[in-house]
Amino acid sequence: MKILRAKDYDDMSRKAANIISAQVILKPNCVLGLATGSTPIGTYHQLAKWCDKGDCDFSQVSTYNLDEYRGLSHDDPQSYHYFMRENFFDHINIDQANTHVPDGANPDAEAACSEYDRIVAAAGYPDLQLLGIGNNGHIGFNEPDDHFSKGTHCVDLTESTIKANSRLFEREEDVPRQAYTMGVQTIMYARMILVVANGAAKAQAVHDMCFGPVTPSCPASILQLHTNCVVVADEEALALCPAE
Ligand SMILES: O=P(O)(O)OC[C@H]1O[C@](O)(CO)[C@@H](O)[C@@H]1O
Repeated sequence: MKILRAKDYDDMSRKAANIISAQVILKPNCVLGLATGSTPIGTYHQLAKWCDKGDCDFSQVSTYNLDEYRGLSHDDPQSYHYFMRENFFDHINIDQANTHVPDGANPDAEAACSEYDRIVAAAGYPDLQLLGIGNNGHIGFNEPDDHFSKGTHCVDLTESTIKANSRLFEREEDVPRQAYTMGVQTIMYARMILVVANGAAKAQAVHDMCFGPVTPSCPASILQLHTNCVVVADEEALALCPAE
């Protein structure tokens, strides 16, 4: 695991965008695994700026998002479909047909999840997977558990995740209680993993991800076993980690 220390959120976002941009330059038809949440928004905006200037070309790129709330339509402003269009896809020269997010609008969880596994596998898995990390160490929506998950599946969100994500909803009751998420095994198939984290609320999770025991009670800790994982985090998120 390589840890890159960023001064602040903007620095973290630029460093992460540089790494993604290098991937796209080196392999113009690469497969990117993408994440939602507040953390990667600055990274997406930076990439969109470079794309606008002609410095980063997404025309041959395809993307696969990690997760989606179950029960929200693709046009629901709280859905991750909407989030991705709003924060990234509508601002870059990607072919929208090449963007993929689990189908939370499909109430048949088994069908929605197995179809998503099928298309991610058919794409050959991401060359680079971007990840945020939850305050409780979740990746995608893989919550702390007694085992590591495999493929895409339906999860019950924990109270802590519902609370953390309620900031984006009018009322806490509005936060969907379930989501479809890529499994930990699928995430580990990515050839490179890039984790972004900022803020003091992430400090414990970032410490446990990088230095704690590898355990499903902190799903992100499995990333210690990945051969090409880079963590870009700001000073606050790294506050509990050893200096070097
Ligand atoms: O970046 P945020 O908003 O702190 O979210 C962290 C993680 O939580 C999720 O939004 C899910 O709760 C993930 O998609 C994300 O990686």
